[in-house]
Amino acid sequence: MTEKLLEVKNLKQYFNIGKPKEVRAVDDISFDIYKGETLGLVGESGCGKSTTGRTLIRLYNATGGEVLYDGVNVHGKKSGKELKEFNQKMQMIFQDPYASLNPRMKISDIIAEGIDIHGLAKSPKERLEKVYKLLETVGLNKEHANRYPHEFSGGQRQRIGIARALAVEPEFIIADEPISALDVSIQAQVVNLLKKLQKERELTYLFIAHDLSMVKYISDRIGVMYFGKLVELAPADDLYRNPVHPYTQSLLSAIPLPDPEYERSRKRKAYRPDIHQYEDGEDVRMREISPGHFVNCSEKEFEQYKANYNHKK
Ligand SMILES: Nc1ncnc2c1ncn2[C@@H]1O[C@H](COP(=O)(O)OP(=O)(O)OP(=O)(O)O)[C@@H](O)[C@H]1O
Repeated sequence: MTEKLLEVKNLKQYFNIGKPKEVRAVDDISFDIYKGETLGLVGESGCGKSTTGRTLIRLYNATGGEVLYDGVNVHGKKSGKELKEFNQKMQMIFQDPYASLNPRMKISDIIAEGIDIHGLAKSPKERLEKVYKLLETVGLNKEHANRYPHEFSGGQRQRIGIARALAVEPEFIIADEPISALDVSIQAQVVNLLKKLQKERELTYLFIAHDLSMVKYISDRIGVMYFGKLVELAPADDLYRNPVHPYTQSLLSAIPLPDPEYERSRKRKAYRPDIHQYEDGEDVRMREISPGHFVNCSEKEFEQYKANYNHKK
């Protein structure tokens, strides 16, 4: 995994600019996504994860910065044809599959929407065959094609959402909290399905989650967001073994452990942003503590983090 699919450079997404309610939902973040990998993006509700995803996929025009997809500026001027191509390459799966599936449409028409828009079937027969195949791919069957969303369970609806995204044969999928609304027992099934599809179709994922429990099983690397900023970015294993930023440590301490003995002794670590005490103009930025492991900090903090990091290793 060395080839970059996306390069996100100093991305900013502000809302209500200049008004009292201005929100800096995404505030100058940079990262890359490599072809075929899953980048997890975690952080508490409101930290800007969804806005990041939506800006990458052009649902919002960026306030600042740049997103390059295969070297092409996503937010740059494009012809209708180019825009359509982009829309086909990037797809999104949503948290609440019920809200994102039109209740009055049959499953076959929901799944085939993208096929129709992009003219991917030459006849109604081919269209239906594609729908059947997609239903099978996500673990459903062709009898489901004529039903409506309310006839399905949450897990099944999420499978339908996945089939709809796959219908246009995308390269990159943003999964925005795809399992948060599902029962824990179903969450693993959906994660496993996404992993299987990734392997078979060489997909690249941005997987958004609000905690660090499930994201571990799917992510190659994980980025942690806090208030519009990326505070840590690391290979998944390294992030779990050696979390550096105090906010990441706090998120990790919130994961319940299956072992009752450990669970009794688990201590939740609260994050206090005022511990940073940066001076005006202090150079606070992402610094690389070990290969591929970045933490947002000042030079002084970096020295402390490094001492601790090496000590733990
Ligand atoms: N269209 C919008 N207009 C104004 N403010 C917005 C808009 N969309 C998001 N925000 C604000 O931007 C911030 C980041 O929201 P965002 O939904 O990206 O966070 P999130 O981390 O994905 O949270 P959640 O997990 O709850 O979806 C929040 O303060 C939110 O209220």
